[in-house]
Amino acid sequence: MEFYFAPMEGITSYTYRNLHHRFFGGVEKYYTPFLSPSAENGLSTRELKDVLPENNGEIRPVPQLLVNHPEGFLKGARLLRDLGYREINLNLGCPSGTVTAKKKGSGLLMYPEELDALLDRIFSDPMVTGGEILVSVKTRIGKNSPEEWPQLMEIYNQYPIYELTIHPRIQKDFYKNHPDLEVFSSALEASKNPVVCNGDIFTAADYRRFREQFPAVERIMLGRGLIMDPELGEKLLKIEAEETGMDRVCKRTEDGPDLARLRQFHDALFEAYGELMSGDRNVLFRMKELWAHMIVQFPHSPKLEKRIKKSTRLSEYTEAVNELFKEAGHGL
Ligand SMILES: Cc1cc2nc3c(=O)[nH]c(=O)nc-3n(C[C@H](O)[C@H](O)[C@H](O)COP(=O)(O)O)c2cc1C
Repeated sequence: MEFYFAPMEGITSYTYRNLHHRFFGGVEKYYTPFLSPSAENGLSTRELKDVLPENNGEIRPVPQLLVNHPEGFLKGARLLRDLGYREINLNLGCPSGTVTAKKKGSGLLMYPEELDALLDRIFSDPMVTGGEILVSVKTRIGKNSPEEWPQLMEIYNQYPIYELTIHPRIQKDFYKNHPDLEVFSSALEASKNPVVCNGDIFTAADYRRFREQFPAVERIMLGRGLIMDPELGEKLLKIEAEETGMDRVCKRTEDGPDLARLRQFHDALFEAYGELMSGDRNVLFRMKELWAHMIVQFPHSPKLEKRIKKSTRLSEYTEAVNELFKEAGHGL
């Protein structure tokens, strides 16, 4: 099994990816949050920063593009190819209203003919037919109804998609309800391209359940689960190693959260954001976004949670985090 780190706008920029890779193992590939290249100008300065090789250390992430026209995709892809990237991911899953209104992300799923035309143009470009870049796709199973899926599957099957990541929800779900495993099961059977599964694998127990149901799946993309528990990839690899007898490099193999390491990771992120961003507000905004997920690893403490959420100064924030770690048993 291979585990991929999902693209997460506002969280998994290069600073987060590099530090996750430094402190934790278990992740085969990292995806960048979506980049929206324009046909005229390519990537913005901020977007370029996220993919510049010098900012990505030893990781070569997979850049993800969010477009509704082939020119933007190809312009971005050329630029990324010249920076040394080989795989490029197309976002057909983003559920945000402002994105879907522009027929981007999962908004394009409602227009099968336009989607087909976009893929046709991308997959007939010499850069793709000549194998200079590999195009993967990340998709939801429909815009308004899972009944849209069979037609979408037919379209995807016409193209040599390097990997098809399926998040089996429709746009209207956002992150509510449950992944539709019936549709996922049919997709797994029907897809001519390799499938990556994505959605709601947050713990080792979720993984075991999923694997029992879908033993043929070889690749899983993890999003919120890895933000909640950055060790999740290692834990799942450990299950694999136990069950298959194959050992892969794990930076840590004992059970239970490694609070000391989580603290070091947190502090390194906090420091890096402090150096990169201007103003406490921006740093705190980033850190609070993380805590919205990471908090589940800590003993339930609504008071401390609130103090983190409400902090407006770095010192207030740090004090609350210190207490949270202390309550969890770190530093005692
Ligand atoms: C805060 C946040 C930001 C996200 N940003 C992106 C993104 O930039 N591109 C994308 O394809 N999906 C994005 N997603 C969706 C995730 O990649 C993933 O598909 C989703 O969280 C479901 O997987 P999970 O249940 O493992 O978290 C985002 C999700 C969240 C919660």
